[in-house]
Amino acid sequence: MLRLRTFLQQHCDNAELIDVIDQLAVTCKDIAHQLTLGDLAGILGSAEQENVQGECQKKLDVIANDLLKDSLAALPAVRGIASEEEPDPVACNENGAYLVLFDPLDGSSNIDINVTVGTIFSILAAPEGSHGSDEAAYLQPGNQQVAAGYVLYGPSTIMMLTTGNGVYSFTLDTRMGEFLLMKENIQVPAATAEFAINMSNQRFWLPAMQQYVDDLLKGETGPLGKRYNMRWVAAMVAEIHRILTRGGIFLYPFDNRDPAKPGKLRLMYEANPMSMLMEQAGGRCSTASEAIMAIQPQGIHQRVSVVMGSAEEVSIVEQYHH
Ligand SMILES: O=P(O)(O)OC[C@H]1O[C@](O)(COP(=O)(O)O)[C@@H](O)[C@@H]1O
Ligand SMILES: [Mg+2]
Ligand SMILES: [Mg+2]
Repeated sequence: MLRLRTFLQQHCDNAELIDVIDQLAVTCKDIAHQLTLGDLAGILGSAEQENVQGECQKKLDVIANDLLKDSLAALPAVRGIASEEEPDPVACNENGAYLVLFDPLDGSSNIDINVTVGTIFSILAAPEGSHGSDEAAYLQPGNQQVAAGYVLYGPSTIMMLTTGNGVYSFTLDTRMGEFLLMKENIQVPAATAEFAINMSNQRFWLPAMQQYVDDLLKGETGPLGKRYNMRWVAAMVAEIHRILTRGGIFLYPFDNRDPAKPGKLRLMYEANPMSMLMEQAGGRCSTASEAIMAIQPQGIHQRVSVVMGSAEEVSIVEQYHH
């Protein structure tokens, strides 16, 4: 079985990009190890502080962020990083070719209950002459990503990766400490009857989204004409992994619970990298009215409405919004 680094050497002609992806994998092995130890390593619970988005940080949010920040900063190929847990971008190496954006620990509310979490990453080319602490350098639409992926920490640790040429999965063999290639050119089925949405927010959505979900719940007797199943893991990485494995639709639409936060998920280090994976696997991604990866970002922590997964189902949601 092919090791990640060997795979990268065969599929990617840029040595610096290989270094960045390899370093992400090495650090995520560390995070996976911390998660395996859990309570034994004293990593559970709250860090008793808030991040820039006003969300309470878990100890592991901070630990994972520091591991990724420190290891990437040490790499000559990285000009700067931006993270969910850092208020501003952090400059790394002046001559680095890449900017790395990440959600160090996705699904934070799952940490303390020993349920799946993940790390999401997006890699952009550093614009010529830009500085790693300059937010404007990062504000590139998702369709300019050089590579994107996630690492899922579940019963096994899995990296899903795209460098713009299909989607590949690697499983961490903990006996040898290597990610090994398991699946190539992953494809998402075009049709589905499985959805994932936090139903408790229904009354806060736009009327079109409420109507779609009402119709979907009517099953085979409703206008959509089929019986749907529902799943909600409360970690985007796990939902997207399920969809990349067997199809489905994931929705975290805009809502009016809190006018300051019309959407929950972040464009640059959650929605964009997941969109690149999904589109590379033949799925579709949308805000319900426009393509996520075409959005010109205004800020690194910008939030966005997310509808992604099996192509036909995403198109149905868009039709409700037209
Ligand atoms: O609290 P809810 O509505 O279940 O939200 C779950 C969503 O929030 C997130 O956990 C947000 O990510 P973070 O844990 O990185 O803040 C998503 O992974 C997930 O889809
Ligand atoms: Mg997240
Ligand atoms: Mg997070």
